[in-house]
Amino acid sequence: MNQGRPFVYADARLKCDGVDVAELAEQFGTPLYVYSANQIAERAGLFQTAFAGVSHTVCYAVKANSSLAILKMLAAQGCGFDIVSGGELARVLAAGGRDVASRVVFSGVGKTAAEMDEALDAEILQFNVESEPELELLAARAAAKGKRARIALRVNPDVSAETHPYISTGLSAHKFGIGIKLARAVYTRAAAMPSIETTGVSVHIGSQIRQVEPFAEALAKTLALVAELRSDGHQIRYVDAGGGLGIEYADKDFDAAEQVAHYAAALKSALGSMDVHLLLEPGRFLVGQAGALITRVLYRKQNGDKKFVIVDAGMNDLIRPALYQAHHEIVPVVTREGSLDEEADIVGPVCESGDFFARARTLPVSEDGDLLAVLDAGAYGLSLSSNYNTRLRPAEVLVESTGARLVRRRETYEELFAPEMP
Ligand SMILES: Cc1ncc(COP(=O)(O)O)c(C=O)c1O
Ligand SMILES: N[C@@H](CCCC[NH3+])C(=O)O
Repeated sequence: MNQGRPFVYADARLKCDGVDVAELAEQFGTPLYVYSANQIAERAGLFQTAFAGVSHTVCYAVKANSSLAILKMLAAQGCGFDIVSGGELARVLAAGGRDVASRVVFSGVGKTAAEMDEALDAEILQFNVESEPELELLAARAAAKGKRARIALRVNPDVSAETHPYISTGLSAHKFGIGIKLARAVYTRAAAMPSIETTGVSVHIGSQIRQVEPFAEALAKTLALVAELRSDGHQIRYVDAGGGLGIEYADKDFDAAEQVAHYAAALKSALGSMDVHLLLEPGRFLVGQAGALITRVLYRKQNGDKKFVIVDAGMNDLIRPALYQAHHEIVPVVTREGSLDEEADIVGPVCESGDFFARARTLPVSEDGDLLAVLDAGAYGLSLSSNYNTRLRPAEVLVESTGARLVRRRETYEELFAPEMP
């Protein structure tokens, strides 16, 4: 049970980079997210090394895990950021300082005027514009500030990639981007806008994609457009290849270094000798396997033939199983010698039948009070969490070379009520 995960057993106890997970749960309570700083830095380093031969910037997709502590680490490692909201912009500036804005790209189909203003004020590297009305609004906001907005159009390449339908984005059936065939005409329009500078082209075909061919196909189509745009006189420098590189959630071997190398080789081969600055937007790949959600067994029960293990974390803390039927490995934090296996549903306390972490999963029989670790929960875990059922979201601990540190304390009830005016 490793596959490149930082969570390994020593003396029957789960450790994260040598730190005892059960002790963290005692100290900080559960549910608790625990992350390995080392693995995040290592994964970002793998990306940077794999693309070392080409001019590039790794712009971490903040939505995967927006912890300030993680953003700060990645900023210090030279990463830029892919943001999708004013809130994410505020986070990266808070974590990395104002200078980091020169490495920030802003994606998303629904940017508001206020968010555009914030990003224009911060002087981010580039807006990835997803529609003509958005382009018009951005041109107006930039003009009002006497600025020029650097833009890439996010093109929709109509490339199919095998992943869950909710997280596939590169087909014309999806809301994302501008159809690649229409893009050239939109660039011509954009270039005629005095407050717009056409500096790039971007593409992103979806998330949790394990094959590299669709990425290469999308990039090749994008580069063909870049050639046309250059011949039309646009000074295209940035090609944003998006994110989406998948990880292994099942209990199989996974060699992250090999996966990135394979991905980089495919993109480089599509790139050929073309002179561009490549932007890469990995999210999950950097943080997914670095994190686990630690939860405590509250009760066990049986309805008919079915056994349930009820834990103190719920779908509000980690929604991936409920939303995408996503598989997460679940393991005991402390193993018991000679314990038998049983088949059970691992479920949370939330009042929804969809509140499960695993169904009909074979696991060692647990007892009330035992700790379980839901693995590979570092991406789209806390960042996709909610306070549904007025539940306090988990605390977060970052395990660094100097030891474990609380990087987000548990919320309080008062904080949840604070914005309300009864
Ligand atoms: C524009 C964009 N870039 C990057 C990402 C990051 O994706 P992933 O976490 O799959 O790498 C996403 C999410 O799919 C995205 O929408
Ligand atoms: N939230 C999804 C990924 C979405 C990617 C967003 N662009 C997941 O947990 O797998």
